[in-house]
Amino acid sequence: MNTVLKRTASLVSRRILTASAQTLLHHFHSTAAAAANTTRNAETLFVNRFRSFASFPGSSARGFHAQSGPLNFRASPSWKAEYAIEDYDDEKGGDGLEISSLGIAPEIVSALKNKGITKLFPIQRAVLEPAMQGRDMIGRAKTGTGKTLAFGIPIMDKIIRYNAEHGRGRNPLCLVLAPTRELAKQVEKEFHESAPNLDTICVYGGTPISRQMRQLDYGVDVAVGTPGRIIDLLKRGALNLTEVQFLVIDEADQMLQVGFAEDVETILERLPANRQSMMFSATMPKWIKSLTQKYLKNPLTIDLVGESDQKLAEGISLYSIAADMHRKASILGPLITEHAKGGKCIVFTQTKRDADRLAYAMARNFKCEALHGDISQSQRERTLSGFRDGHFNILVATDVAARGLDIPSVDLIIHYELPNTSETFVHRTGRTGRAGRKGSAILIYTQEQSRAVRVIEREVGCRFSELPRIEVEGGSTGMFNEMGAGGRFGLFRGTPDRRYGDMGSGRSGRKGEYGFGRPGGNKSPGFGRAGSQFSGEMGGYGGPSFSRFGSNNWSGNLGGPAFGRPSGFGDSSKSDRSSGFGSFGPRRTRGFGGFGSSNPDRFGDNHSGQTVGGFGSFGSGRFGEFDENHSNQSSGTHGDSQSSHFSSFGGSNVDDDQSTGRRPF
Ligand SMILES: Nc1ncnc2c1ncn2[C@@H]1O[C@H](COP(=O)(O)OP(=O)(O)OP(=O)(O)O)[C@@H](O)[C@H]1O
Repeated sequence: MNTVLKRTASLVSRRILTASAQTLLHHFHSTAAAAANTTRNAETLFVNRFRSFASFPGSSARGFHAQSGPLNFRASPSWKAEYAIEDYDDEKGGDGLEISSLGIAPEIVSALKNKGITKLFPIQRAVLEPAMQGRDMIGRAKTGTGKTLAFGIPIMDKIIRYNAEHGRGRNPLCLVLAPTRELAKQVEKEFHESAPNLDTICVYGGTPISRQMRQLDYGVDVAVGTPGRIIDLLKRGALNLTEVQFLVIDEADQMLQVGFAEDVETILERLPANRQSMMFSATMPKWIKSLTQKYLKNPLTIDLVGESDQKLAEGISLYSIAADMHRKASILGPLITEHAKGGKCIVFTQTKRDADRLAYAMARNFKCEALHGDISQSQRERTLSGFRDGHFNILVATDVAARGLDIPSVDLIIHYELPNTSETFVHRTGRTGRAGRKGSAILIYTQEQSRAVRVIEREVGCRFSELPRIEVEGGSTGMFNEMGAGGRFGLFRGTPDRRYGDMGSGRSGRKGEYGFGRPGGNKSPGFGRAGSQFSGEMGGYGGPSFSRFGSNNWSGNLGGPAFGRPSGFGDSSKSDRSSGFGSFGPRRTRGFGGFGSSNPDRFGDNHSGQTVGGFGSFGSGRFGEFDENHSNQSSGTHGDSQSSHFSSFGGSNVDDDQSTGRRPF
């Protein structure tokens, strides 16, 4: 009853405040100069508050100077690492930065304390001051190092203060875009747990939209979501982004890949020009640099990874093991037993079908479940929470689980199939060794894939320790004898399946649907993979047929977006971005004045400059599944959405609430 009363009262007050905000908007339009002054004063306060960081214990040895922020990280607008790695190292394991002494809203401090978080991690420390100053930024730090709170703390703090001064509003002040439902939920949870008094919502597909519409109507401070559902809600008029002051694009390099970027832009066109925009990821391929200029204004780059160093979180031991294609399944059991040591393990496959089959087969000997994009959302959530809670210890997943997911005590990652890019390798591997913990990752490869393994080493700056081959007698011993020997599942042998015939195996002895041949070949006609199916298995890892796609994948940064840009972006962006949200911008952020008009121009340049790699022709096929709301892209030109587009781009796809198209993982 109390809750109902509270909510009703809050709703009334929100609506009154929305009306007041509109009055304010008008007021600020007519008193722009005064508002600008107010803003300057307000922001000076923020800056001053954070200037006090300079006197934190441990920082006094390094004097503050004009070129560096109070946190002693060097800053420059260039793409090069701006925050020296040695600074990062200095802080690691050191005294850290006591959150309680930073002047952050007490409710955040105590909520974080309840989560056992009392000191800032290096990326949080690096981001805090410029974020509080309202800077746009690109933040890069290794997996599991706390990027979520790096952007979360300053945003939550600012919103709490804003609400305290102006009351709560109906429309979100912060929008966080994430590529998968699971990650969106996790980010929203982190916001909610860290600032319980803020109203947060997670919007994503596979769940009833009406509930989300009701919650939005009630009023929210922070909206986190996947692009498809956000666009859907925008179209229905249920989501109003005109008051957004903080935009975060999490896993930015994935979100800005070909096809996905179009949805991101569709959303960005609905945001006010005066906002603070931040992009985060553990991987920032070079192509993203030019893209960011379209979305960010004079961004600061905070890069705690660096170009030449090892790009994986420390504490992760890396192993590789050679295995014949048809023996891979049978060595999984010994590997898990030996290396997971009873802890949690994620086995990554390339396709949803493979995840299902492998999980099915492994379930005979292990507690194990599959996770991929064709599983119903409710089951996905049950599976993930079961894994989190330790009800089962082995998750066989597609790359839907590669990014962002923060699951405690994952001790072992197995790349059952090679990832398509070194970035995906970094993210998959980063599901272990989080927040300073230790972990292991094992890459299973075939002889034909040796070259791809070396490429990963080079691009990621790592070195695998080679494990001795595991000989499974006749391919039929060990944990997965049925799989290996083709007994029950007829793996990789027997009469070629009509769908997997190119693998010469894949046909289940008893159940056709459990044939385990690698999809591809005649399932993905037109992708030129058949030639190497027998030798390269993965249709692109070292096999000759990979030349069309593979070289791009493994050249890492060539994987630039083709950017089939929706027409009219520039114009609509221009009008949206100059559409006068000064009432919020000047008050709470600053320096966005030039964004609206200059952005579309820059966009043009970027657009043409980004069409590298000749990927344009794949855009529609690959991203069909992403566009629930864009039927023109849902053509599904690829015969096998589970594999072909990954081979071409290697990136993880963005998951979303697609009801018609196919999701990649
Ligand atoms: N200052 C802190 N002290 C202790 N734990 C923290 C701190 N900040 C974050 N964490 C914890 O560290 C874990 C990893 O954080 P987070 O998920 O934000 O990492 P990430 O850098 O976003 O990783 P990824 O690149 O994989 O998305 C989480 O469990 C989070 O609660």
